[in-house]
Amino acid sequence: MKIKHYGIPGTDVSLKGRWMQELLIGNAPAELQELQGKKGLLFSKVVLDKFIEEDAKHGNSVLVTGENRSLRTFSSGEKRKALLNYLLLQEPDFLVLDNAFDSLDKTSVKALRSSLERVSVETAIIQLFNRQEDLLPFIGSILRVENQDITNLMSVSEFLEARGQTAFSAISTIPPAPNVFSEIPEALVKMNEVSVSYKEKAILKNINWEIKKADFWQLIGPNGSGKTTLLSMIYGDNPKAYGVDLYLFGSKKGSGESVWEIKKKIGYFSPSLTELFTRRNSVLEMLISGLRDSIGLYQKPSDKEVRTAKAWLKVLGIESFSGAIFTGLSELQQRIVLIGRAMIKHPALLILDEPTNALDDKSALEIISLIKLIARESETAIIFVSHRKEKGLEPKKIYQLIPTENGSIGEILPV
Ligand SMILES: Nc1ncnc2c1ncn2[C@@H]1O[C@H](COP(=O)(O)OP(=O)(O)OP(=O)(O)O)[C@@H](O)[C@H]1O
Repeated sequence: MKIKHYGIPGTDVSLKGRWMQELLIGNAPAELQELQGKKGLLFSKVVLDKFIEEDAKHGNSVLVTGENRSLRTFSSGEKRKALLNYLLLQEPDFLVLDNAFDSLDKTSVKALRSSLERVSVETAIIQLFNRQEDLLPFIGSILRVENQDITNLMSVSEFLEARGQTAFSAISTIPPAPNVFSEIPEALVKMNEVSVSYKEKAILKNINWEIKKADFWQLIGPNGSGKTTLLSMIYGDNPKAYGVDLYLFGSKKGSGESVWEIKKKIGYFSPSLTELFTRRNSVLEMLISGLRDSIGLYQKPSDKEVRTAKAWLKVLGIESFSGAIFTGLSELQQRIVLIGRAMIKHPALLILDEPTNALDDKSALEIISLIKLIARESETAIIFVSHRKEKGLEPKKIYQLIPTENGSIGEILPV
C-alpha cells in the first residue's frame, strides 16, 4: 500500500491538542486509521528545548556526541539538524514535523527536504507548516485541525488558494517621533575589520559594515554564519564588542556611552521577546513602555505618552485591543504590538531579528507590510534578519555573511 502523507496548516503542535498526543502513542483518529498502533516521533521546538535543558544539567547531549561544548552554543539551525538526524536513527513508522524548516537557511532546507523525500518512501510524514512554500512535495492531503478536532480533509490543490492584501498596505503614514535624538551622526554603526572568535573557533573575519541614517538592510547568511553574533555586537552586551574597531552613533563602543544610552537609540524585536513579557500589562501599556525603555510600566504615563500610544494603536489596527492583556493576544498581534513598541520612539536604528519566523503566509505578509510602512515613513534605519527572501520586502541593501575556514566574511549584495 502506498504511504500517505499529510500536511496540517497552522501554528505549533501543542495547539493541535490532545488528538496529536494520542496519535503519537498510536491512537489515531478515524481519518488517519492507517497510523493506528504505529510508532510516531515528534520533531518540535519543545522536544529540542528538552534536550537543551538535559544537556545543560548533565552535559554530553546525545544529539551532538563527540563535541566538547554545550548544545546551547550551537546555532538554532545546527541544533535542529542534530535533532532530526537523531530521530531518524530510531526508524519511526511516522514522523510529525512541527515547522521543521523554521530558522533553517536555504542550503540546510534543501538538504533536509531531500532527506525527507527519501524518508517518505518508507515513513509516513505529518507536516505541520506555517508557510505554503514549506509544504513538502510528496504531501497529498491537507487536514484542517480546529479545537482539537479534524474539521476538514482536502487535497493539496483545493488548499492552495490565493492570498489577499494586508491591512497595512492601505495605511498612509505613522505617528511622528515623540522626541528628536540630537547629534546623531550620519553613520550609525561602523565596523572596521572586526573579527570575533569563540575560544579557537573563528566566527567573524574582518567585517566592514557601515549603517547610515534611514538605511534599510537585510542581513542574510546560512545557519551558524554569525548573524546573531554580529547583532549582539551592536545591540547586546557581547564582551567581544570591546577592543574591536566598532563605532556606535559616533563613539567607539566601550569608550563613550553606556550600554543603556546606546539601547535608547535602538529599537529591537525578535520573536523570542514575546516570551519575555509575562506580566499582566495591557496593550496600551506595552506600547507606552517602549517610550521608556522599560519592560513594564511603573509610573503613570503622561497625556502625551498616552496620545502617542493611541495613535499607534490605530495605525497597527488594534484600537479595540487597547485595554486587552498583551499575553492573551494571538502570536501575530503580539508581534505587531512589539514591533510598534520598538518603533514608537522612532529610534535611530531598528533591529528586527527574524520577525516572520514561524508565521504563516498571511501573518508574515502583515509583518512585511508593517515593516515596509515603517521604512517608507520614518528616518529610522532598519536591519532585517531573515533566511527567506521575503516577497515584496524590498530592502535597499543586503549584507551577506559567507562562512570560510577563518570565520565569516561579509559582502554587500546588489538588490
Ligand atoms: N558562546 C559560544 N561558544 C562557542 N561557540 C558559539 C557561542 N555562541 C555562538 N557560537 C557559535 O558561533 C557560530 C555563529 O552563531 P550565530 O548564532 O551567531 O549564527 P547565526 O548566523 O545567527 O545562526 P542561525 O541562523 O542558525 O541562528 C555558530 O557556529 C555557533 O555554534
